[in-house]
Amino acid sequence: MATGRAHRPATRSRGIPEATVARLPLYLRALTALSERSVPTVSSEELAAAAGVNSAKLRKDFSYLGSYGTRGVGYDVEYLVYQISRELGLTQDWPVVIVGIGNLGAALANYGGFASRGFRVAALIDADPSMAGKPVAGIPVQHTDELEAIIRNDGVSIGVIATPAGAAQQVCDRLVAAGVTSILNFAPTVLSVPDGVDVRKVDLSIELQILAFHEQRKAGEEATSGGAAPPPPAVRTRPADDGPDGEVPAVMPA
Ligand SMILES: NC(=O)c1ccc[n+]([C@@H]2O[C@H](COP(=O)([O-])OP(=O)(O)OC[C@H]3O[C@@H](n4cnc5c(N)ncnc54)[C@H](O)[C@@H]3O)[C@@H](O)[C@H]2O)c1
Repeated sequence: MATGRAHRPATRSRGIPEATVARLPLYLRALTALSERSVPTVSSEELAAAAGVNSAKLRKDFSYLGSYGTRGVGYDVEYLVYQISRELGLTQDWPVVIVGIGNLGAALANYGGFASRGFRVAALIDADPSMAGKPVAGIPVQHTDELEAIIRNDGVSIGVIATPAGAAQQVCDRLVAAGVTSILNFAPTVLSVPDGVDVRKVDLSIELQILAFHEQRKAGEEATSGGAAPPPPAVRTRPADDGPDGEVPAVMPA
């Protein structure tokens, strides 16, 4: 095992703050890049910069994992990759179904990043009978009539909804009734789910609206400064722990 780490025994049951959980994928992405370059250790400052997170926050986050690094050496890259992957549940295979195989569903099915992160696309499901059997990303599309059987047979716990908004709640209800307990919703609608079911919502148009707000504010600042001086850097005021550092997550709780 590589040197250069000091860690407490993992206490898997402790509560890790949601904001820390939201930053773990950012650390993992940065660490994976280091691992691919065979970098053995990394300082908290280097890793924080690579992940776009404040280094004090990173150290605090890692303390929840029981990982403290070694003074003068830093963190063991491979061990942290393992530790964060384990914490996120990525050391096991997660079969995922995608429902609604139109433009977006097909693009998601073709995205190679899921498999490399432990998410196996178990099935593609669509209500359009003419799509049944047609391969998308090498997987034949199955009709919604088979949704319940697919979920039970494959032990699927994560469902991705990429249907039109009007169909999303009904699809969600069927997924949940069949045993799905986590939903990633791309449809622009708010889903109701029973306790114990987690929903994350992705809405790129909301992200664009937030950027539009900042663009408008920057333009206003430029106008009031008469264009003579460059505008001051935008200061984002937000609670310290409401999401990954320095960015509003594109995936948000429903
Ligand atoms: N979150 C985002 O950032 C984002 C970006 C783009 C699109 N979207 C949303 O994603 C959804 C899909 O967009 P698209 O461009 O792929 O649409 P699309 O019309 O190309 O595809 C929708 C697919 O859903 C299928 N469908 C309809 N009802 C269904 C049902 N009850 N069960 C299963 N499948 C059903 C249709 O047959 C079709 O194949 C829309 O709600 C859209 O608004 C979200």
